[in-house]
Amino acid sequence: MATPVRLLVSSGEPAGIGPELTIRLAQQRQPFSFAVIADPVLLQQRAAMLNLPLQMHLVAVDEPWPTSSPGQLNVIAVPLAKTSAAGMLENANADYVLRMLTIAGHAALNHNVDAIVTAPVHKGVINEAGVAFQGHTEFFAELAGNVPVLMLLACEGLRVALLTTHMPLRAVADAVTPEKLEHTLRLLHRELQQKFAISSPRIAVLGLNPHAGEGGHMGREEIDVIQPVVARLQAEGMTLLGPLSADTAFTDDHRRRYDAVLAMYHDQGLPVLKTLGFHRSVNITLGLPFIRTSVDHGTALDIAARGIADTGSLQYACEQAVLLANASR
Ligand SMILES: NC(=O)C1=CN([C@@H]2O[C@H](COP(=O)(O)OP(=O)(O)OC[C@H]3O[C@@H](n4cnc5c(N)ncnc54)[C@H](O)[C@@H]3O)[C@@H](O)[C@H]2O)C=CC1
Ligand SMILES: NCC(=O)COP(=O)(O)O
Repeated sequence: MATPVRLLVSSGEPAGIGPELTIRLAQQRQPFSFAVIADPVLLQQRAAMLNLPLQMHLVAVDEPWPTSSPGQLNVIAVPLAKTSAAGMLENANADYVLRMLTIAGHAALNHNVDAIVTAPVHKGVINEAGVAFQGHTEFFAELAGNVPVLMLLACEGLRVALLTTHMPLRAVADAVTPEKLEHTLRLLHRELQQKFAISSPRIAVLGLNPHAGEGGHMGREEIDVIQPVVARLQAEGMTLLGPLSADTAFTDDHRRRYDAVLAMYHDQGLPVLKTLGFHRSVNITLGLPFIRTSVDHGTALDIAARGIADTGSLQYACEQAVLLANASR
């Protein structure tokens, strides 16, 4: 029998729903081996609040982990700086979150695990604590040696990649450059072939402006940047559609025509994906030298430790990490 895939799960912002989602992941027998990075005291407190059984085994990243039964959890212990109350952000714990991500990233780079899965972090509190932080995507890209990466979110029937990620809307138009677009399309094309076994990927490229610029009357990025890059790569043999008007690019009919869509910015693509598949979607960082998946939601401070957080996306992120890991074996 093949060895089960080994996943390392970071529990994310301690005041959010990440810790309880990892505890709930451990309530069922899973078809993969996993350990969670967290403060064990925090996990014990949240398990008690939710009335869930929890027996922890403290383990190390570079050693074998015991097989867990439901209610048992392998834990890589990292201490909080300050006790965390559910729903209450604490600047002092920003370093705890970053240490968990650093441990996860190094474990993946050192091949101690097959993949890493991240529960949500709060970008704002890390910045409030004085550390410039855009997101996991950018953090792991830097940790891996400043490699170019691409954020892709996927649910049944839709894959959305983002040309730009965590930046103010005001800066987006300037970031849509021919170099960035060409590089991103090549990366997406390659990763769809290699990670998703799609031999000739069909990629839809969205316009930036309403109606894809309306022939230049509502913005010129489509004419000056997007169309020339699309034409150049089409001439090389890539199957690219677009630039498409974003307002109709996600209709059922359109979605049947492509394997992935490249949105120009975060809120052009993600609201559609979350409407179609919230709690059943995964976030995958393409371009990294290791597999990293994540949930489709944030820290949900408003419902932390109330026992109502949906575990679907964390479960799906783990399952997708297993698929990607098996495909790369
Ligand atoms: N992968 C990550 O680390 C991500 C982190 N974030 C961060 O999360 C923080 C909060 O972001 P928001 O925009 O408020 O989004 P959010 O996803 O945390 O919350 C939006 C709404 O969805 C609900 N919700 C979220 N996850 C849920 C779940 N599993 N079950 C049931 N309801 C759920 C929340 O209760 C809230 O009403 C921000 O700092 C953001 O940067 C956001 C997205 C991804
Ligand atoms: N909305 C997706 C998101 O913010 C996830 O970002 P990251 O932390 O995975 O880079």
